[in-house]
Amino acid sequence: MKPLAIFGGTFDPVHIGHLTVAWEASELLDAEVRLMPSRTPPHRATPCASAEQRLAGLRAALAGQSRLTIDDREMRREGPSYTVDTLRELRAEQGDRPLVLLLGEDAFAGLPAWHEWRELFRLTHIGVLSRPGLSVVRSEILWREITERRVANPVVLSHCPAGAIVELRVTALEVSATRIRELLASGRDPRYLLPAGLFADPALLQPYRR
Ligand SMILES: Nc1ncnc2c1ncn2[C@@H]1O[C@H](COP(=O)(O)OP(=O)(O)OP(=O)(O)O)[C@@H](O)[C@H]1O
Ligand SMILES: O=C(O)c1ccc[n+]([C@@H]2O[C@H](COP(=O)([O-])O)[C@@H](O)[C@H]2O)c1
Repeated sequence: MKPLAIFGGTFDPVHIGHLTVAWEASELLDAEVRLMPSRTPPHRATPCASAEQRLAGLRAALAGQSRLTIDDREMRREGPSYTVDTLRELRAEQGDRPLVLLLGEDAFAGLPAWHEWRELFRLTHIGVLSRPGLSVVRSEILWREITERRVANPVVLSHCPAGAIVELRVTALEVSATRIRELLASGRDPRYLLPAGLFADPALLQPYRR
């Protein structure tokens, strides 16, 4: 069965780094990929744009293609958007279908601080997306999980529902939403760091302009 891969994020705003790595992950894993905006992302300050504005940005960014879709379930849930809750829902819906949680290297390094983090391995595989420009330190506790669970070939993930970690070598793009917010706030125009759809409606970038 084709795996279902989930790429969660704050998407404040969505940028070409997100879209490129999500697209390449769908190719490398031969998976359906859903982008999942987080209403209340745990472990970070309140986003600059509202949840609805960030979701509207994602919709505009993904218009005109059908490989990447949006799963908006976290938008409809109150309280912190814990990934373990989302994966429990998905597991109940999807039965034994392989699930893959896609995380950039930086997000993966923070995993041991996540809510019920060990439970995640029972519910899903993890695909770690290479990301340049950030100094990422993996704790010993995380290395232990990696050593036990690492598989080299992404195709192996389609043979069982959960529990493996695979590193996905995707095109390195040193783009972050932080940098884009800085550029917009200082009156610059990061035209080619953002998907064209975000320029179609001036309201989509308004939250970031000063
Ligand atoms: N350029 C990139 N390459 C690989 N992964 C990325 C890239 N940008 C974001 N990600 C991953 O996308 C997911 C969602 O990230 P998020 O929405 O926080 O974007 P961000 O650019 O890291 O934002 P911010 O700068 O506000 O922290 C995370 O797993 C993150 O590691
Ligand atoms: O469940 C958690 O405890 C948890 C802690 C930190 C981050 N996450 C999720 O990780 C994804 C990336 O987070 P962020 O902050 O880099 O956008 C996003 O889907 C968050 O909801 C989840």
